[in-house]
Amino acid sequence: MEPVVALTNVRFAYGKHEVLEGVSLDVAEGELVVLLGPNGAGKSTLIEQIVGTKRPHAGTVRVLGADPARPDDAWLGRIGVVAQHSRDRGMWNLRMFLSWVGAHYRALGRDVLSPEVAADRVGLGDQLTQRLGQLSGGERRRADLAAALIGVPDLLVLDEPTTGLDPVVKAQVHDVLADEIDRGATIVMTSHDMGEAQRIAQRVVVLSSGRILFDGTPARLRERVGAHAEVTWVDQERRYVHATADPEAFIRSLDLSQVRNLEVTRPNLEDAYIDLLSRQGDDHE
Ligand SMILES: Nc1ncnc2c1ncn2[C@@H]1O[C@H](COP(=O)(O)OP(=O)(O)OP(=O)(O)O)[C@@H](O)[C@H]1O
Repeated sequence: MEPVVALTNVRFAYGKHEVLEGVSLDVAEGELVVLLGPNGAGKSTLIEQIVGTKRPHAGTVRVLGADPARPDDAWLGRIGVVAQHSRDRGMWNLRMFLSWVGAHYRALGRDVLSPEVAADRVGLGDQLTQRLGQLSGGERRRADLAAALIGVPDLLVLDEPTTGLDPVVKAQVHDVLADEIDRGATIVMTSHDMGEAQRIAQRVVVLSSGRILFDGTPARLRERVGAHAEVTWVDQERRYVHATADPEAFIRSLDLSQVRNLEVTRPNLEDAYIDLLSRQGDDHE
């Protein structure tokens, strides 16, 4: 089956500034891919290639079987987008905004969610009469996500959809994204939140200086780190720390009748990500 997103050797520059230096990436139907990378790595530029608002200077981009820079109506109806920055329509209330977006999708031949249902899904069901300009930053972000969901798209392309959300709301948005995957959608999103990537990504792609440094599961990225697990414990009021590649074996060697507050801390995705970027240049995947 053709991938939903297929980038082959994509290059893009702003003037002389090369931002994408030969990026190849396939995303299969039903995948949730989180694009990670430092500020300025080229993530948003890559997202713009996928949605067709920027065209590659070299290489090819195919999305949902077509060139996103030459979309037809059916194609436009199949994609839902959250851009990095919200378009300002401050005087509109949320219901007007979602009705307007819904009307666009309907005109493209889609069955659409009502503004009530879309707002409800992102926890803004009580805010339909609120002006966009009066929503908080996190609420405005969720309004954009509601708009992306309204046409029940096959592909969601989300640039930092959870930036600025509090942890509880963020977890609710993760549930929404999981529901979207369950109904068969494909999701490509960017994030700076390693906990989020760890929780929801089937696959993480780390972009740095316009190249892909890593492409694989979060578990695989964690395994890359040579760093050991840390075992800490208290024995006769003294606290001990021991770094080991095999914490289970080490714990078996302790006299557990004497040990209190035993904890094992394994390297997390953030450790692995920082390690990957710090070794950039001498250890590409
Ligand atoms: N319109 C533009 N004109 C010139 N340079 C640009 C433009 N947009 C982005 N850039 C530059 O391209 C590079 C990549 O930007 P991009 O927004 O794709 O990065 P990003 O990975 O999304 O970063 P962030 O995590 O900060 O959002 C940056 O160096 C940025 O300054």
